[in-house]
Amino acid sequence: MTATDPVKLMKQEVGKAAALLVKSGSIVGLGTGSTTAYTIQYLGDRLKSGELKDIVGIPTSFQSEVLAKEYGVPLTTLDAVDHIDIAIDGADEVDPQKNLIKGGGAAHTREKVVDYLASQFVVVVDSGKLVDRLGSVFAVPVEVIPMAITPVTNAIKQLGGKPELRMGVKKAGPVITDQGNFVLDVRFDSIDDPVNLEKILNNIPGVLENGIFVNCADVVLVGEVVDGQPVVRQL
Ligand SMILES: O=C(CO)[C@H](O)[C@H](O)COP(=O)(O)O
Repeated sequence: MTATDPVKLMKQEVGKAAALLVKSGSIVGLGTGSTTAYTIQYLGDRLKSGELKDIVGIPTSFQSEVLAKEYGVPLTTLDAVDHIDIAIDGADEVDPQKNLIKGGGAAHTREKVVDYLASQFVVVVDSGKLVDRLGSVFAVPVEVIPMAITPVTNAIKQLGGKPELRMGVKKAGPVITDQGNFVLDVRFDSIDDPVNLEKILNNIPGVLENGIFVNCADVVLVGEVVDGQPVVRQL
C-alpha cells in the first residue's frame, strides 16, 4: 500500500530504501518509529519473496519487536550474537555533522545500545528532520529512573535546561519506557556542544540515557518530495 500524505510518502520511500541495503545473512538492528516501521515491513516483504535470506533482527523496542513478528522478520538478542552488521533507525533531528536527537518514541536507550554496536548505522528521516543545530525544534529526551525524577529535574534546571515530564497519550500519567522509567523532554536555548551535553546529562545520578547521538551515524538517508514525487538522497 502506498501512502498519499507527503510526510508519510517520504517516510515510506526512505524506509524502503534502507531495507534494500540489507544483505542476506545479516544481523540487523531494527529501529523504532513510523519510518523504520516501513523498513521492517519491507524487510518482511523481501524475506517472503525469497530475495533476502537468513537475516535476524535485534529490536530496539517493544514496537519493533511486535512489527518484526507481524512481518515475519526473525529475531534474536544481544546475548546470542557477537556483532550487528547494520542498524536502521529514525531520528527526530539531524544536524550537518550527522549528530542526532532521538527518543521521540521514548526508545532512545535501547536504540543507542543497538545503533552504536552496528558496523553500519543508517539513519532514515524525512526532510523535515534536518536542522542546522540540534535542539532547534525538538527537546532532548532524557530517561530517568522514577525515584530520581525530582533531583534529576532540579539538576537539569541548574544546567539551564527546561525539563518537562512526558505524559502518556491514551494512558493516564507519565509515559513509562520499555525499561519502566520516566522521560523528561528537555529544552535548551541553544545546544552549542552536543558531545559535551550528552556526557553531562548522563553523569547526573538517576539518568539512564539521553537522546543525543554523536559520532554514530554512518549514512543518513533523507526522504523528500520533489515535483510531487518521493526521492531519497544521502546527506
Ligand atoms: O528515536 C525514535 C524513537 O525513540 C524514532 O526513531 C524517532 O522518534 C523518529 O520517529 P519517526 O520515524 O516516527 O519520525
